[in-house]
Amino acid sequence: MITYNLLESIKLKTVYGELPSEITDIHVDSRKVTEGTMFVCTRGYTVDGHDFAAMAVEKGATLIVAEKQLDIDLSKAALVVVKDTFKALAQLSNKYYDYPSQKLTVFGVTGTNGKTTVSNLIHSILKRAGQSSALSGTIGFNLNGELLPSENTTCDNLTNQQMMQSALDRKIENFTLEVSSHGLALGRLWGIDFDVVAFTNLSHDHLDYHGTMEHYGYAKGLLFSQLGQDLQDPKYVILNADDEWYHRYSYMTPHEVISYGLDAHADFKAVNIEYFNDMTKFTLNSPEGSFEVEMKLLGKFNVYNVLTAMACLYARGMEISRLVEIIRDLPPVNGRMEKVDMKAPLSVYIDYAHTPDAIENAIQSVLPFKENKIIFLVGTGGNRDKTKRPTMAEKASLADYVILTTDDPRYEEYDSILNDLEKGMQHDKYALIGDRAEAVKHAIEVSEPGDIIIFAGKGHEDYQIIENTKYPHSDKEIAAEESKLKYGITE
Ligand SMILES: CC(=O)N[C@H]1[C@@H](OP(=O)(O)OP(=O)(O)OC[C@H]2O[C@@H](n3ccc(=O)[nH]c3=O)[C@H](O)[C@@H]2O)O[C@H](CO)[C@@H](O)[C@@H]1O[C@H](C)C(=O)N[C@@H](C)C(=O)N[C@H](CCC(=O)O)C(=O)O
Ligand SMILES: Nc1ncnc2c1ncn2[C@@H]1O[C@H](COP(=O)(O)OP(=O)(O)OP(=O)(O)O)[C@@H](O)[C@H]1O
Repeated sequence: MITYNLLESIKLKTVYGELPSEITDIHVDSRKVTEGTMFVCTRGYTVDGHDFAAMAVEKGATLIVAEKQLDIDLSKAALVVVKDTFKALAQLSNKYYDYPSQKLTVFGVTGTNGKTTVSNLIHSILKRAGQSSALSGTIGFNLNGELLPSENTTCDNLTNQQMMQSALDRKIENFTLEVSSHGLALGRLWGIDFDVVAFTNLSHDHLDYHGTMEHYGYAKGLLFSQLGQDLQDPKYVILNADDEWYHRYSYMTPHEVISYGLDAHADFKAVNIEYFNDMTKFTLNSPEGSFEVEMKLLGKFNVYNVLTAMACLYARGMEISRLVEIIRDLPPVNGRMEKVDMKAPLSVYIDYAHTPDAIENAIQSVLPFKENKIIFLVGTGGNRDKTKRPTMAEKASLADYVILTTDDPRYEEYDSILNDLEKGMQHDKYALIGDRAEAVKHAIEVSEPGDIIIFAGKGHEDYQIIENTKYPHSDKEIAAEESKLKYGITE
């Protein structure tokens, strides 16, 4: 691309050295830089991209964008100094890829819990309705079935633009993004022209980063306030009428709000809900009348998630009767209250609950069909929000027997994690086992026929991060092996 045209999008800038006439790509990671490209220096938490500018020049970058003057070889690369490289990156990457989000129908889903589930529901429904769809989130990128890994739930601005362009290259029409509060606070979504944005709920998480619930809530609100004022371009905001942030978020946007809920008055309202161990039924009162909905997803929280996805697709013109038909056959989302068959006389679920609210919801979702004990295994990550740990255990105490363990301990000692969790326990029927594999085995060992076991916290993940290394780990596989031994399963 012609460098002059690209840089036009930034007004205040100081140029050192001679600008190359063209650049062939944009990078933010010096390790990926190739000949004739632009390198934008962004500040991280652990490292600062500015420290890698010289390396980028060595690797062939001919244009460096930075927030300060740098000691680089100006005979090899020009330096452009701007006020804020995150904003510059948003401008440059959007312009470089020619604003791909404007050519796609873009859905964004934010909230403490339910982003992955709702995004996957939107994606799966679109696919079953015969449309092409891409998805970006915790589980990675899914470009109409082609899977690519991702580092974050919401990736950096450049990666987002690149993925949207890749979607367009594959003739994909729809793109759904899971939008994290970190992503919003760090401008990873700047320039993305969303068509429909949805909010699931707000509860305690990530306070290590946001400090207070107010700050956390306002970071999420950026998704709605940044939809813009252009009412010629209709956009829709899907909000949870039962959540206390509903009114504040409604107020942040001039665009039409479509509400959903179970308790408050809402456009999409579920009533007469019936819970079973392998399905859920409810009556949907909607703008197109009442419908009987059956789904394979379990629990009250998944009723919310399905309502959210329905409202998003209704906003883009899908008929509700068609949505009801498609939802009947959809499988549960990988690792989200996923019932797994251990061939043992147990009901075993794998879930991703790692916030107090999600833990409460996961346990409540099995209470309606409880016959014997509920065994709940829960862990939490090391070196992350520690304030939520006691409340996680407090909510886990709803189960008859609790096993407190770790998710990704990272650099934190088992005892440090377990001690924080233990403070919240409300009864004494629990075990503390730092090694997650041993904890999973213990859950099977203490089980009896008729018990329900929920393995929470790892969901779809097939690894554990210990220090900075990912080791293979599967709750499902360890539990299956242990069940064979305990219950004498031969096949
Ligand atoms: C704490 C945090 O947010 N860290 C994020 C941050 O990493 P970092 O601060 O270590 O710094 P860095 O980005 O590696 O380095 C800064 C710059 O130097 C560059 N660099 C670095 C090294 C090098 O050799 N050369 C080089 O050029 C990097 O490309 C980058 O541009 O920037 C990276 C690139 O964007 C992110 O992948 C990384 O997310 C880490 C993995 C992370 O765990 N983030 C969490 C807190 C997060 O963002 N979570 C949210 C929410 C998830 C949820 O809802 O549960 C998410 O959206 O994932
Ligand atoms: N709408 C909801 N309300 C409350 N809890 C929920 C909801 N949806 C899912 N959960 C719980 O949260 C867990 C994580 O769900 P999901 O992965 O969909 O959320 P998420 O917002 O994407 O989380 P993360 O960003 O951490 O991946 C589920 O396994 C379930 O226990």
